Amino acid sequence: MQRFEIQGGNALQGSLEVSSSKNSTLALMAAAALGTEEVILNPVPQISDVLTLSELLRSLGASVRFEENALLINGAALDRYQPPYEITRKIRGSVYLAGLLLGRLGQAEVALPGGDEIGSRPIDQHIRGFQALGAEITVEHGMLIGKSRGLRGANIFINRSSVGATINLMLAACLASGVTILENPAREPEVIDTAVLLNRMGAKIRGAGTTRIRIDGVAKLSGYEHAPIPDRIEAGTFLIAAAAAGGDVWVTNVIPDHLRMLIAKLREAGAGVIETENGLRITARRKLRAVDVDTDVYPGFATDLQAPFGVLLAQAAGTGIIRENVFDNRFRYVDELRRMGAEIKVEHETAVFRGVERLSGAPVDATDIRAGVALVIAGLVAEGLTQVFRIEHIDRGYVSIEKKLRQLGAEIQRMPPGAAPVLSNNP
Ligand SMILES: CC(=O)N[C@H]1[C@@H](OP(=O)(O)OP(=O)(O)OC[C@H]2O[C@@H](n3ccc(=O)[nH]c3=O)[C@H](O)[C@@H]2O)O[C@H](CO)[C@@H](O)[C@@H]1O
Ligand SMILES: C=C(OP(=O)(O)O)C(=O)O
Repeated sequence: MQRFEIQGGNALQGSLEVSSSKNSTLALMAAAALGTEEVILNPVPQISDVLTLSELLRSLGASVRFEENALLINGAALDRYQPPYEITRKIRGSVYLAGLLLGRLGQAEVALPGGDEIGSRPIDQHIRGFQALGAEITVEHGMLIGKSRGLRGANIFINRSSVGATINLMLAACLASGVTILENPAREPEVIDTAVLLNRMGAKIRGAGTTRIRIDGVAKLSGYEHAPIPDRIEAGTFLIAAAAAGGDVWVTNVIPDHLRMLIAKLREAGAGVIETENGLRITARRKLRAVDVDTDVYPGFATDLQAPFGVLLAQAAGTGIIRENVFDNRFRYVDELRRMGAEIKVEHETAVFRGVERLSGAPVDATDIRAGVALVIAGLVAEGLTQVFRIEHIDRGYVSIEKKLRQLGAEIQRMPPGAAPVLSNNP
């Protein structure tokens, strides 16, 4: 198992470029394979989730290849509907194979998806939607099994705002006959990005990003070249890291509109955030104040930034509260932060952070992508050496995070399995 070693205490200075969005790219890859001509996604982040979904699309017969930072996908030869179980269950983005396969082949046998362990993650809204479109769906032996003799448009009310269900149903409905209306769809930027690509491929989707999406089915989808949106969660992670560690950082390739709630909270906590031509500049020169945060669907405070923000509160002046309203078990990083001296009480969906003077470095375990990156930030601000284990979780979503942080002056190294520490807690 690889690990990160981090010597805390350096303020962050300089600039760094955010990669394309992990969550958009995964949805766009499934959208691309729905067509019968080559689609180029450029640039894509070379993260393990993208490699895993590439392998899954190939297993279905699609052609998927990298050319530097571009990913070229052609779904013309896609003719299989049973992606390998063990690979499918590794990531969340594999859930889009169900929409892709039902839309293209009218048949899908797909393992229930995996992804971060952040609470129960049912897919009942996906299933209800596929059924409304005329598919017969059963769940057996850990698999979603779906069949249809041709999907047909339907009115679908999505009971719980879900990014995954909205995108999956858009994928399935593009090639269905007739009109599909999605009521109460998710409005996240990744939903809009997916609709933009699908429309460029010939789909007819209107209203993505609003409370009602209309999809007029078309007979086929063709090729296009598309640049996925920047990763708002990666951008937010670096902004929080700079705010927590102190310093002056310019984060480029960001759409500030995607981060309104975070920017407001960083300013409320005392950081300076300025919009520049191609990004955001953050300055934090003194200890930040504690603030309260409620996670919510977009444009609310993103649940994926909750754990990183928790680290900021763990060392802020005063007491801050986080209410996690999206997932039911997303405070698993708290135990690890306590090892580093944080004072946090968790009750149900609420965590109360009493800011301490300074965290102290310790060996800690990443339990998921964002918990992992939160511990990296904790290592940057803590006194002494922090070792973050199980960093394969972080690699699911961040491109060479250690290199980007080193560019800002952080002392962080990726260590091979079993390597002796090179940094130390003894001065
Ligand atoms: C690969 C990907 O894009 N992952 C993102 C996606 O996950 P994902 O698409 O899995 O998240 P959803 O938006 O679907 O989940 C939101 C909430 O709805 C619930 N729910 C969802 C579907 C369903 O059928 N039934 C149901 O009850 C979930 O348990 C959760 O409590 O959006 C989440 C919320 O912004 C992000 O944290 C993830 O990073
Ligand atoms: C929850 C996340 O990812 P996934 O849905 O892929 O598990 C995340 O990116 O924070």
